[in-house]
Amino acid sequence: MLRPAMRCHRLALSLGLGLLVGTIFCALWVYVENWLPFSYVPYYLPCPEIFNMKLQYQGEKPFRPVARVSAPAAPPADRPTELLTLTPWLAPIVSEGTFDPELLQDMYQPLNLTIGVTAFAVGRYTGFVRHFLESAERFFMHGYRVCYYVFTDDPAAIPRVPLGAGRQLSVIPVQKHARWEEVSTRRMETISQHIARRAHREVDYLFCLDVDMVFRNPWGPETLGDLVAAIHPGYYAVPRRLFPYERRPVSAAFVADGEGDFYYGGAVFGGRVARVYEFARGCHMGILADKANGVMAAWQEESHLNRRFISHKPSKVLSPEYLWDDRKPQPPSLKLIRFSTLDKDTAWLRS
Ligand SMILES: CC(=O)N[C@H]1[C@@H](OP(=O)(O)OP(=O)(O)OC[C@H]2O[C@@H](n3ccc(=O)[nH]c3=O)[C@H](O)[C@@H]2O)O[C@H](CO)[C@H](O)[C@@H]1O
Ligand SMILES: [Mn+2]
Repeated sequence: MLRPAMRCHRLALSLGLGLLVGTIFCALWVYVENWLPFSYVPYYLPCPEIFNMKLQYQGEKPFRPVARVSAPAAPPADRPTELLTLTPWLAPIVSEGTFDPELLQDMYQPLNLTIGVTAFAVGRYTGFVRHFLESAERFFMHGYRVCYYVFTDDPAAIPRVPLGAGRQLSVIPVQKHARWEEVSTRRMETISQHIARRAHREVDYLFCLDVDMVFRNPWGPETLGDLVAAIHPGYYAVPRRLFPYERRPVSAAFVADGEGDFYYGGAVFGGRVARVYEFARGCHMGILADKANGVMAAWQEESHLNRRFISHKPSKVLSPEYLWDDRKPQPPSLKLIRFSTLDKDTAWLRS
C-alpha cells in the first residue's frame, strides 16, 4: 500500500507528464500542419448558384438588365456576333470605325484619369514582362497616368523597362502555386485583395490583362467604361450553342442551354475600379464554392467570368481587336489588331 503523500506525488507527476506530452503534441501538430500542402474543405456546398445572382432590391429601379434563364436577352443564338456594334442591352461593342479617337481624347484628357493594369508573371511567365511593358508604353493609354501592377513570385526577374512621364511600375510579390490552373484562377482573389488594400486609392479605372500578350496598335479611352469585357478571339464568329461555358450544374460557373450572350476571354476585363472589385470578388466567391465542392470549371476563372457577365452585364464590350491570338490568321472583318496573345510553348511554360 502506498502512503497518501506518495500517491499525491505520483498523481501530480503523471498529470504534469500528461500536460507536457499534450503540449508537445500540440506544438508538433501546428508545425506539421504548416508544412502540409494546402487543401480545400472537401464537402458539398449545395448553393453554388447564389454567388452570381443579381439581386433586385426593393425600391431600386430595374435599370440594368437582369439575366433571365428562360428567355435571355441575347444576341441571335444561331448567328455569329462578329458584325454587331451594340449588344441587345445597348452596350457599345468597340471596334475600329465605331468611335472618333480625337473626340474621345478631348473628352477624357481633361479628367486627369489614372488607369491601372494588373498582370501576373509567375514562374516562367516572367519572360513575357519586358515585351508586354515595352509594347504597352508604345500603345496603351498614351497621354494618361498609368500604374502597372505586376504580380510575381520572383521580383528580381522583372525587368526595369523605361517608362514615360506619369507612368509607374509596382512589382508585388505573390506565392507560386504548383499547378498553372491554380495560378491563373487565383488571380481573381489577388486582384480583389489588391484593390481593397491599395488600388482603390490609386486608380480610377483598372484593366486586368494576361501577360503573354503584346500591344500592336493604340488602346485608348474608347475602352473606358463601368464594367468592360472582351469577346474571345475563338468565339466571335461562332453560334452561341457552341460556346464552351461550364455546363455542369454542380459548378458555380454553370450556364444553362439557351443562356449567355457572348463568350468573353479571361485575358482582358476591366472598368471603374469599384466595379472591377465587385466583379473579381464575385468570381472569387464562385471559385471558392467550386473548390469546396471539389470542382474545377471547364476554363478555370474564364468560366466564372463568363458566368458572372451573364448576370452582371458589361457596360462596354471590346471586339476581338482588343484580344486577338497570333496563332490565328487575321480575318477580313478585323480591321486591326491592338492586343494579341503571342505564339508560345505552353507545355514548357506551365511545366
Ligand atoms: C486569351 C484568353 O482569354 N486566355 C485565357 C485562357 O488561356 P491562356 O492559354 O491564355 O492562359 P495563360 O497560360 O496565358 O494563363 C493566364 C495568365 O495567368 C498567368 N500565369 C499563368 C500560369 C503560370 O504558370 N504563371 C502565370 O503567371 C499569366 O499572366 C498568364 O497570362 O484561359 C486561362 C484560364 O484557363 C485564362 O482565362 C486566360 O486569360
Ligand atoms: Mn494568356
